Amino acid sequence: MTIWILNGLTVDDNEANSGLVKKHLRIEDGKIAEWADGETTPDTTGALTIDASGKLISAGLIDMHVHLREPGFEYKETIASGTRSAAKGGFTTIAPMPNTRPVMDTPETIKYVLDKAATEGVVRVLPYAAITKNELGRELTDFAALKESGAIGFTDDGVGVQNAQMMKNAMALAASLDMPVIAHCEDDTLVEGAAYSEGAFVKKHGLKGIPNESEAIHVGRDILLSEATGVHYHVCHVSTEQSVRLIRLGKSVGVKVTAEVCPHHLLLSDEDIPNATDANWKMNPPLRTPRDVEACIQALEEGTIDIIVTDHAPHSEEEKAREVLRAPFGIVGFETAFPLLYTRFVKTGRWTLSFLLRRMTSDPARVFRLPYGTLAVGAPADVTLIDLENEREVDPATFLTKGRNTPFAGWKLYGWPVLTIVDGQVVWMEENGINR
Ligand SMILES: NC(=O)N[C@@H](CC(=O)O)C(=O)O
Ligand SMILES: [Zn+2]
Ligand SMILES: [Zn+2]
Repeated sequence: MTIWILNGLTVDDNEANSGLVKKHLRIEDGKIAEWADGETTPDTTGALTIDASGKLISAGLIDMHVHLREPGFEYKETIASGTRSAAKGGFTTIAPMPNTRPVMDTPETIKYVLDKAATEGVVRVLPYAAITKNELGRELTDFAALKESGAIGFTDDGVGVQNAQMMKNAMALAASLDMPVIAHCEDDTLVEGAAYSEGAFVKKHGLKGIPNESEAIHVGRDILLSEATGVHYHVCHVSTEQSVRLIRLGKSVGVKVTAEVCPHHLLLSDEDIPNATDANWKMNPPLRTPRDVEACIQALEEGTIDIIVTDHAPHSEEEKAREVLRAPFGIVGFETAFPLLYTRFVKTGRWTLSFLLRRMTSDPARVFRLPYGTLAVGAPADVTLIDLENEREVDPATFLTKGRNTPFAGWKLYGWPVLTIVDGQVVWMEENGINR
């Protein structure tokens, strides 16, 4: 099948200021086939044509840290609902975390997720497998078999691996299989009984706080273990200045460390939390101080942090309505990520559009060695069209995710994805919804 995307805007990489250039794009048999000058009129006989006037043509966005909740927590999200939400957010490749029930710690569970994604999903799904059985930190999973079944890396996301020897063994084994270890960095002994970060907010409310060291201690430990084992070590959801310093140091001495950051840790600090009762402001890691936020932004800008991920973490309304200490950590992310970052960093002039796009497309592809995130001729046709002109309000009632847990309701944003193509198939469009 042939698709012509006509009159779209593309980022001209030759222009430092990411000037937009009008182009037509031909997709043929699932591949990027041809770019035509915007002033020409291509022959579209027999092709499906899509009018992209005024819309940005981007490579499909890649999200290397998400929670799809299936198997086991289908009341929070399913592979069907989660991948639809991803498509609506402009994502064409997503990597779900293994903290499901059962935990994705066997080849059978990995295959279950891959089969479900193939039959019910609408975007590419690249699952991680657990480092330890049931994510309990006691016994390593069968890395070789999990790799063989299609897992792309190992992580106990949701909890930190508390035992250093366990982590070192995991890294040595992963290195021998040329697989990355992806770490949720959290020392359990430092975080008990707290929902928010140690900062102005907990002081004001007289609450116990989660200190920055609880994250950075693991980051430092694991960078040393990565140096010792040679593994590719990837740090989950970086949120503190201290972690940033350690990652910068690790990179400077040649350790194979990469890192990710979430939109909420770039946009919100603990001082934005409106009250101590609304659990939509509770996530792990917690919102830190304004100083940490600025450190994370700068780290992303200089390349100390490599990529942006959402950590899309849907929970039910009942769970999030609980008293804050008993409510689960996490917020949804797919359907607000790009508009949030575009509006707050590109529209304001701090970042170029091409910088933001790289951190959500080609950089994740580079870090995880994926053949996606590019619009080069011959590449798989994963494409997202984005409306840069129209302002719209975040309305959780319109989300395709089952989760409504977001602190961004009511925010007025630009940069809404309007059409998503995966492997040459239109999987979502603004007017018609999901196409499968
Ligand atoms: N980020 C969160 O606040 N929650 C995640 C777990 C995690 O990413 O650590 C979840 O699974 O709900
Ligand atoms: Zn985590
Ligand atoms: Zn997570």
